[in-house]
Amino acid sequence: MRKRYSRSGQWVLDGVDLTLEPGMTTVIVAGNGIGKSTLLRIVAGASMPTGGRVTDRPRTIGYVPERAPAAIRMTARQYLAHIGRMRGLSSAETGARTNELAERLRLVPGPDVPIAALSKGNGQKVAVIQALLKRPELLVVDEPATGLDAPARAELAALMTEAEQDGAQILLSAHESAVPTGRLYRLTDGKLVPESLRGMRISLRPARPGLRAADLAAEILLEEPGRVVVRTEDADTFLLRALADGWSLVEAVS
Ligand SMILES: Nc1ncnc2c1ncn2[C@@H]1O[C@H](COP(=O)(O)OP(=O)(O)OP(=O)(O)O)[C@@H](O)[C@H]1O
Repeated sequence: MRKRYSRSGQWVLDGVDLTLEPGMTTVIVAGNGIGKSTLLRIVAGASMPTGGRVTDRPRTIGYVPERAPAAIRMTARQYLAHIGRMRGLSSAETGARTNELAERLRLVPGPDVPIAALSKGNGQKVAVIQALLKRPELLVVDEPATGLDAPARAELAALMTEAEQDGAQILLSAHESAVPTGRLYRLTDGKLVPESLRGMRISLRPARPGLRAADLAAEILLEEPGRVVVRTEDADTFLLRALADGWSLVEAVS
C-alpha cells in the first residue's frame, strides 16, 4: 500500500505490507510526522490509500483517533446512543455498555454532559467508549497513551487485552517513549521494518554492478536497493567483509 497527500508530494507510506491476525496486537512505532496516523486511518477505513488496498477488513471496527472531535454539542450519552444505533445495538445494550465503560475509564463528570464541555482527557475516553461499544473484530487505537491519565491508560490496556482475548485484531501506534507490548514494527521511510530487524542500516556501493549484498554475508536481516540492515553486533564483521570484497561504504546509521 502507498499513500501521498498530493500528486507531487512525498510518499508517506511507500510499500507497506501488513497482515493483522485475530487475537494479536500489532504495534507501529515511529517518531512525530512519520505516518503512523496515516497508516492507522487507512486500516480503519477512514482514509483511502493512493495505491494498493486493504483486504478482508472485518465488519465491526473500533477506531480511536489520536484526537477526539471536541466540538460536539450532544452529550456523551446521546452521541454514544447514536453510535450504538449505527452499530445495530439495542438502546438497552448501548446504555449498559456506556455505563460500564464510563465507570471503568472513570469518565468525569459522567456521560450526561455535552462532549464540548469535557476536558481533553475525558473527551478521549468518550472516543475509547465509542470504539468499544460493540465488541470490535478490528480495533485500531492511535497512540493509546496520549491524553489519558495513568488509571485510564491502565484500564484501556485491560480493555485492549480483553478485546485481544475475544479474538480481535488490534493495531496500535506509539512513540518510542511508550511502546505497548505486541508484535512491533518500526515505520521508517514509508516502510514497515519488523522490530526484530532493528540494527545498523548500511548503504553500500557494490564492487561490480549487479552484485547482491546478500551474497556477501549471512548476517543480513533485510536487503533493500542499495542498503542492508544488520544487527548492530554484526556490523563490524559485515563491513570488514564487504570492504575486503571491494564494496564501498556510503552510509551507516544505527
Ligand atoms: N490530511 C493531510 N493532508 C496533507 N498532509 C498530511 C495530512 N495528514 C498527514 N499529512 C502529512 O503526512 C505526514 C505523516 O503524518 P501522520 O499524521 O500520519 O504522522 P504520525 O506519525 O501519526 O505523526 P504524530 O506522531 O505527530 O501524530 C506528515 O508529514 C503530515 O504533515
